[in-house]
Order: sequence, then structure tokens, then C-alpha cells
Amino acid sequence: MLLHMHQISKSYGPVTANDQVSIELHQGDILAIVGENGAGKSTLMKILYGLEQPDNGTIYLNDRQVVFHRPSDAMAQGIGMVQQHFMLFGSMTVAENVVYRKETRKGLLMDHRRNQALVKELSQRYHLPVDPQAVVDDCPVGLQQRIEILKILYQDAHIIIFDEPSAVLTPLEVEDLLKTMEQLSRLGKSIILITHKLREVMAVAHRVVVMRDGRVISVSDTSETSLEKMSYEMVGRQIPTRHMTPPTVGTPLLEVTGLSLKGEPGTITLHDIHLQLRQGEIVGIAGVSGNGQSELIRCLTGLQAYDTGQVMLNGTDVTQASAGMIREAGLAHIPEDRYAWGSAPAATLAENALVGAEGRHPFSRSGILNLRQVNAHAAHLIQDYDVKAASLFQQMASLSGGNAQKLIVAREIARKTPVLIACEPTRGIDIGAMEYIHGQLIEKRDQGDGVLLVSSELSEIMDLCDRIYVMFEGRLNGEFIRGEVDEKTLGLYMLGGNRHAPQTALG
Ligand SMILES: Nc1ncnc2c1ncn2[C@@H]1O[C@H](COP(=O)(O)OP(=O)(O)OP(=O)(O)O)[C@@H](O)[C@H]1O
Repeated sequence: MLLHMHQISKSYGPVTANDQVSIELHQGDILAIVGENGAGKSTLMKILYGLEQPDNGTIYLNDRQVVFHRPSDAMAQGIGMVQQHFMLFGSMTVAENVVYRKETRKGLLMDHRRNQALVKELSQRYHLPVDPQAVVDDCPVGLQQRIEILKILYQDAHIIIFDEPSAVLTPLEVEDLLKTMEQLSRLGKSIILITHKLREVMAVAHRVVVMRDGRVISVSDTSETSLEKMSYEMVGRQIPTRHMTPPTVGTPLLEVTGLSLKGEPGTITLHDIHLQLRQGEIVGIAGVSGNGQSELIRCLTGLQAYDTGQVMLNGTDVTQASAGMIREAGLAHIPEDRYAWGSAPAATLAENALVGAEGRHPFSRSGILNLRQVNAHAAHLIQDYDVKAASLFQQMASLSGGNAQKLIVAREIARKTPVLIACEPTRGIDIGAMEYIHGQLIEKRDQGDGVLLVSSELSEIMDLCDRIYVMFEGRLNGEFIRGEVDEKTLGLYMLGGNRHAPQTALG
């Protein structure tokens, strides 16, 4: 057996993140590990990659016991990890990035011709096409991930851990990634895939480990399990199918007229955006990420000035207003990056749950915080959204990724504003929590508020939105009513409608 993690246990204070977890990996395996947020998947991988030490348990590689004190120990034994946040030097070339780690030690980094030839050979051997001379910052996200994979292969990894690799990819890039994994497996590499996307598990993995509460619940061949069985094992209950009642729409809550933004070099330009969100509806902005959605949301939330256009929010003109003024006028915002904008990682859960409401009744009087109310509010959100946490006073950074996301979503929905802008609200979230969050968004809509949902997950857009705008290259490229459009048509518009769509998108 190539890898055997045997009875691994790890606790953080009162939290048992891994409880006697055992997994086995053979050469050429694609092993998926799934489980709800906080189940202990990342902890197990951090232990395998030398980022954390287990309290108990043993790792065997080729039947020999190994101990990893740091990632370089794991890498030296052929274990590599493709992290969610890429570790690349943006201003350097693809070739320099791929060879950097190994060659700086030997002083060979400056031999550009040799490096390019090496990377070319490597990319051909593994069928991972790249231009060795391209600058990383000019490469789309999917290609940057491919560079990360090549970097790991260049260091002779034979076990590759993918940590939620598709979260940042477009649908076509996901297809490429799945093919890449299959190729690597055929060429004898072994893969561990951590993901919440059960369809990808079924498409690519040979075996799947389900974890819950730090323990292994089941290990199955994917040919012998199903989406329903996996999700039941993950969350311990059946996930109901949701039926939405037709919307009862009222007056406009958010009206954007003629908004244009001439971007900095390297960013998207927004062209004459017109959109409307009314009471009682969920309106989606579908699109492949990187087509101007982030820029538009930054303009609407006061984080970015624009060149022309008017924005009305709940009857107030908030054109070019500050973020604080816009929030006051009735906007809540779940940002797409939970750490950069959504939370303060070093602050406590109670503090993070309060952000934006600190000056309000009942949390504050004459500038003094009522800590009892603040803590009760946080405890309430944590319970309602099932945030897996040990204490109100632990740091936000110590929550698992999905649980941090749940707390941000909870905080913004709890503000009960007339308008909520929700950007990728369920990224990194398990299916049980996703179902709950979708329910909360629908409830908000049914109460007569408006939700603007920005999502690169087509299924999320199709399931939730009463109306859908498609964004492509900085323009709103189409508008559809629920039920009058299918995924294929939306997908086509996401690639530029019938103007630019490549043939592959049609099939
Ligand atoms: N450094 C830490 N300090 C305290 N608790 C931690 C720390 N790291 C992880 N935990 C806790 O350990 C548990 C397992 O977390 P882990 O990140 O392994 O879950 P996960 O399955 O990867 O979740 P997700 O799907 O949300 O990424 C969680 O309850 C988490 O809060």
C-alpha cells in the first residue's frame, strides 16, 4: 500500500477534529474525502502535509513509518498539495514558477532556456499544456491551477492532495481539471480530493471516504454508492427538494441606470449597466467569474467609484455614496471573499457576528457595548446556522472554512435590510448548510425583501432566481425569467451569447 494514515487523532482544545481516522491510498487511486463543514477533512490533510502534528496515530508510506514536521518533509517524500489560494509569483513566468522551489537551492533559476525546456517537457509528459514564457498574472485561474500542479510534479510528487480545487474554476475549467486528475491517475500518480461537489466525486473518484464529526463514517467504491447515499451519510438526514412559490413582486428596491466603469489596466470595464431588483424577488447575476461581477458589486456596495450612472437604493439616491452610507440606506452584503472583506480573522466569533451593528440598539448605548446582548446575538446566529464552534470567544481564523462562511451569511441576513447582495454565498459550504442558506434567502424574498444573488454555480442560479441577468465581458448580456430558460441557453450567454460562443460550449 502506498499510503496508510492509521488511527490519526487531533484535538484543538475541546474540539476533536480527527478521532482515530484511518485512510488507505494505492498507486493510481483517486480517493475523495467528503463531509460536512468542520468534519475534519482539512485537519487530516494538514497532518499529511506536515502543517499540523497528530496527537496520536501513525502515517505509513510504502509500509514505512514517516513523521512530517513541516511541509518540506512531506514534499521530500513525494507528497504535494494544490491549495485553494495559489502560491505563485504573479510577475514571474510560468517556467520560473514551476522550477523556483527546487532550483533556487541549486542556483539554476537564471538559466531561462534550460528552465523553459524542462517545463515544456514536463507539460508534454503529463498532457498539461502551458506556455512556459507566459507571465503568471496574465494567465486565467484555471491555468494558474495547472501551473501549481506542474510545480508539484516538478518536485517529483507521487501523491497529490487537491483541496476544494473546483471552487474557483469556471465550468469548462472544472471539466479540464477532472480530465487532468484522470490522466495523472493513469500515469501512476495518486490523488486525494477534498470537495463538497458530490457530482465531481462521482465523475472522477474511485473511492470515497465520508467523514462526520472527526470520524470516518464510510469508505465506498464510487461505483457502489450514490449522491443520495453520500449526502445522507454526510449530514445524517435526507436533503429535501425545495419548491418555490411564484414571487409576489412589489416596488423597486435597487435600481441601477447606465453604470459604467473604465477599469484600471488588467481589470474589467463595465459598460452601461441597467438592472432592477424589486421587493419579493431573488434576482441572479450569472456569469463565468471574472466577467465584471466583482467590479459591479464593488461599485454597488461603495467600495469602488464609477465613471457614470445612478444607483437608487430603497428610495435613496446612493450614487457614489460611501460603503457606510449605503449600508445605512438598507443594504447587507455577503462578499465573495470571506477573509479579505467578510470577516476579521484575528477577532472573535462574537465580534465578527456584530460587525455592522455595533452602533445599534440593543448592542450599544451611548457608545458603550452591551456585551450580554452582543454575545447573545452571536450565540443565536451560531445555533441557527449550525456553525461548528467551540466558543464565542475563539478566533474567526480557527473556524473551518465553511463554518466561517456560515457565520458571515448569518450576520448579513440577520441585519434584515430591504436589500441583500449575496456573492457566492454557498462557496465551500456542505450540502446540508447550503440547503439551509437557500431556505433563508427564499424566506427573505417571501418577506418582501430583495436578494441580488451573484453566483458562478449555474444550478444555484437556476434553483433560486426569479429573474436572471447574465454578465459577460462587463455587460449584462441577457435577462431571463425563471422557468423560461434552460441551463444550456444560460451557459451559452455566459460565453457571449451567439456572438462569441465556441462550438464546444454548445455540445
Ligand atoms: N487551529 C484551530 N484551532 C481551533 N480549532 C480548529 C483549528 N483548526 C480546525 N479547528 C476545528 O477543527 C474542526 C475540523 O476543522 P476542519 O477545518 O478540519 O474541517 P473541514 O472538514 O475541513 O471543514 P470545511 O468543509 O468547512 O473546510 C472544526 O470544528 C474547526 O473549528
